[in-house]
Amino acid sequence: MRRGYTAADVRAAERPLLDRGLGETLMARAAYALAQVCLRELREHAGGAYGRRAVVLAGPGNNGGDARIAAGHLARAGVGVELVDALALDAADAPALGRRLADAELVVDGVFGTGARPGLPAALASAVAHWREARGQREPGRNTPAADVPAGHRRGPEGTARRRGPRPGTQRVIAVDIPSGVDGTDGTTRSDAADGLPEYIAADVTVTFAEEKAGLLLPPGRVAAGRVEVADIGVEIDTAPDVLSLEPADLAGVWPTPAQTAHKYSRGVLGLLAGSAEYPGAAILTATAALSTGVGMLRVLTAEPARTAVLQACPETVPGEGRVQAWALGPGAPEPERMQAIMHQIAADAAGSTAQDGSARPGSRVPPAVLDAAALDLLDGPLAFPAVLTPHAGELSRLLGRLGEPAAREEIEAAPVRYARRAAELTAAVVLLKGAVTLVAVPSGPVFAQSAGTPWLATAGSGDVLTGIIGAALAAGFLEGASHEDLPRMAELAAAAAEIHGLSAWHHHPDGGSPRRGRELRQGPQLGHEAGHRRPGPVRARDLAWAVRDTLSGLLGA
Ligand SMILES: NC(=O)C1=CN([C@@H]2O[C@H](COP(=O)(O)OP(=O)(O)OC[C@H]3O[C@@H](n4cnc5c(N)ncnc54)[C@H](OP(=O)(O)O)[C@@H]3O)[C@@H](O)[C@H]2O)[C@@H](O)CC1
Ligand SMILES: Nc1ncnc2c1ncn2[C@@H]1O[C@H](COP(=O)(O)OP(=O)(O)O)[C@@H](O)[C@H]1O
Ligand SMILES: [K+]
Repeated sequence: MRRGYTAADVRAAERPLLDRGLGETLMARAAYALAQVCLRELREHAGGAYGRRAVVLAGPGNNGGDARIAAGHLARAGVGVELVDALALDAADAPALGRRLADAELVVDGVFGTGARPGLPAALASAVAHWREARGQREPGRNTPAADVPAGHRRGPEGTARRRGPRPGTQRVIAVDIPSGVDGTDGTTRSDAADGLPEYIAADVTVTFAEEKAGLLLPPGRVAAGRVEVADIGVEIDTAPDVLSLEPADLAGVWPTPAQTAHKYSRGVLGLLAGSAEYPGAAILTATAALSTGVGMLRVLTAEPARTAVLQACPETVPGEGRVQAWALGPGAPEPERMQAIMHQIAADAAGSTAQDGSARPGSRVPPAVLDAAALDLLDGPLAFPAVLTPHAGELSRLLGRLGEPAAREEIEAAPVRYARRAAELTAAVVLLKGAVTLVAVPSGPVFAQSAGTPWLATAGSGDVLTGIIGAALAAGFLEGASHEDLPRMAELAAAAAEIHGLSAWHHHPDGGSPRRGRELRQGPQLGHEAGHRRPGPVRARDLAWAVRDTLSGLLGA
């Protein structure tokens, strides 16, 4: 499990040490750990440290302090270091700095840390844009004009100012504590950039101190950070984390598995209302995914002709009504009246208002529901029963509008965690906001952020598969029903489902190759630049629904 803490919590944990005069000691530890990672990365990716070139971008605060001290360690190891005062940069110097950045084997980003406002100053952003462009254009071994290397800018041994740039793919960008431009607490960056300039410095590796900052787990900070390494500098944080990320190795401990003596009813029955005459495929995908997830029984309430289509594709399904332990409603535009009726019934059962004699009964535990797609369009206030909502940003935009707090899709994409949290408060439900990083928020408590997926998952029908996995998990996880007190556990299951969904895209290859299993699967893919080299290829939602079974078998050691 990865745990991310707010910048305020990290600062509060550092405070007593700073009050004891240990600020310099902490910075020295941070800088030493940073330098060790830089040297290791140079050895692994540039064939060594001596004689390699580094540009160290240092800002005005303690983040810059860490970088400056680390620059000294690198120089002593024989790295040719150019230390750049990142805020003293003149706009006219941006193109030349951009080329020098492109020519370095190592770039250390110590501009801003957790004390910063998101975004980059214009001159620096311009240099980063030139750097990106030069990096993209570089051919192997292309000479860099000597004029690009200003005299007197380099420290370190004589002769380290070699004029060849690094081989493509060998440059390493190391962020100090957090990629500059990214907010440490919510992972956002400046969203008003009309100039099209980069808003942050994307890293291959982020060396973060004490604990992970929440912004490293949240989009877009999570993508900007690359691989995160935590350096222990002797600061203990005893507050609760703000953001959690389940890792593949955590899933076996979280996922409900059948008891030795289980029978199909005691394993959990899922009631599915999905699909319509226009969209029968959505019902097939959701049903297939729920069955691949190992549901005890799947009851399909869908009307003809989609019902027959589901039965033909999934002969295990049982048509018609009956007792269920969880509901999955909404994919493929099923009849709104039917969805409303089911939701009203669950709400009435939850309120305990259905006693035969009309007397009030205390609230009851009821089957929890996952509400997707068309079911989301029926919501306009707090839910009276425990539910997981699974909007993408467009659906969340519509939902927030109906809840009286309109937000455009772009606003949600720029600050997804804020809107996911707000929607959870307004609906009294778990809100799973789909995207490259999927967020799972509860009305109060930590947010889960999961990113096992690949951009290939963004294909029609992929969300229907996720609904099926979540539905099956709720059925197995809440055999005795659920109440609003169970929302945190429902969120954990939804986050686990998102991780399983993402992992399933990785191991299903178009050549029908064998699925990734065991240890490799449990380690999971890495999001960030490195992941870009090992994308799994196109995903079909139908294959994804099938692959879930292999993913779970691998994870649970079956
Ligand atoms: N505390 C500890 O014990 C330890 C902390 N450590 C390290 O300290 C880091 C936090 O350091 P920090 O608090 O000094 O803040 P930091 O992120 O360097 O930046 C603040 C400066 O940037 C400026 N500025 C901000 N945004 C800006 C913008 N958009 N555009 C332009 N300027 C902007 C801002 O100016 P101002 O807002 O005052 O105008 C201020 O001068 C932390 O991430 C870790 O690396 C380690 O050494 C271990 C021990
Ligand atoms: N860039 C991306 N990287 C990884 N996963 C993604 C990306 N974009 C979308 N996804 C995932 O793909 C799925 C798409 O779901 P959704 O938009 O509901 O599709 P549909 O409704 O067509 O089934 C979600 O699980 C989402 O998290
Ligand atoms: K930084």
